[in-house]
Amino acid sequence: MPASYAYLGPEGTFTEVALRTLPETATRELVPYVSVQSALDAVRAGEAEAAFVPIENSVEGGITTTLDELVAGEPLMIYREVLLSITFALLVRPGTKLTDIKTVSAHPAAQPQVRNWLRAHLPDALWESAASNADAARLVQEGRYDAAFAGEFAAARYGLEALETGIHDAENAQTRFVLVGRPARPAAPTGADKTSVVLWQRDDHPGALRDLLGEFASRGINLMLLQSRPTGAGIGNYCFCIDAEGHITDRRMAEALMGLRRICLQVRYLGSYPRAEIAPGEAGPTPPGTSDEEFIAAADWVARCQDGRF
Ligand SMILES: O=C(O)C(=O)Cc1ccccc1
Repeated sequence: MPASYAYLGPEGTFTEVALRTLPETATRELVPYVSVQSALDAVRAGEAEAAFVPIENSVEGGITTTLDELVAGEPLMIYREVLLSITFALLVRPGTKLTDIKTVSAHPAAQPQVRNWLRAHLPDALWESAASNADAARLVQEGRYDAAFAGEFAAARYGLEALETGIHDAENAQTRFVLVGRPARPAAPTGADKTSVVLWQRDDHPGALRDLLGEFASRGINLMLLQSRPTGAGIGNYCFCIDAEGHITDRRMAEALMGLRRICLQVRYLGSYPRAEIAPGEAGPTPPGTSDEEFIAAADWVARCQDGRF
């Protein structure tokens, strides 16, 4: 049996479309799961080699179910990311007219991308969240809801027709997906990488978040995502999910992570992996004083001072 990749299903999700852009899927069995949680649990249980799930969209930010799964439970690691531009189709059973639609369904992350369209065209329709956009389409086929927002490509799979296509409140809306596996050595640096971590503060004090961010800033590291998630320990208790530009084998990133490890209650390393929106090696120069060579020369100088050889 080939190694399998679990993904947020059922068949016909944007997640599946994004996953199929990875060349290695040609030699993997792709297995749909009903939720992000169940796909990730399949990896934790060793049933699947990796899971592919949505993690962020450019309209509303982090997909909280995915972030919360990565923050808690048995540690997992991100190995790849894929960006997909998204527009929605309104899928209905054949013959349904706009005036027939009383209920609409989609994944919660779809709502902010179709809200204005709904207000303009179906202001009285009741929104029902589904486990995924394709699941909403499946539920329309079953007669549970009148319409689903999903990819146009899902229509044929569920015997539906697209009453409207190209629905998107925000131009160029993109969703980011990640391939997640059990912890292992991260892929080698490509010269355009990203590192993901979760940080828990040691204590609450003025400037606590600034102190955490300062570990990146002082080493010239750009941040690409900062999302706070409640720890569950009461109002005001948050951990921080951070994506930072660079690879853990870059000296500045390794030093920043060491700094964070010293000042945080806990740091969860979620991986270093190639950036999807930029070609390998194209990340551009690092700010002055933050290259590997400069870190190595500085460490060497301190060693010489310690030795009395400066
Ligand atoms: O992959 C899907 O179809 C999903 O349901 C997740 C999702 C939700 C909103 C935008 C892109 C992907």
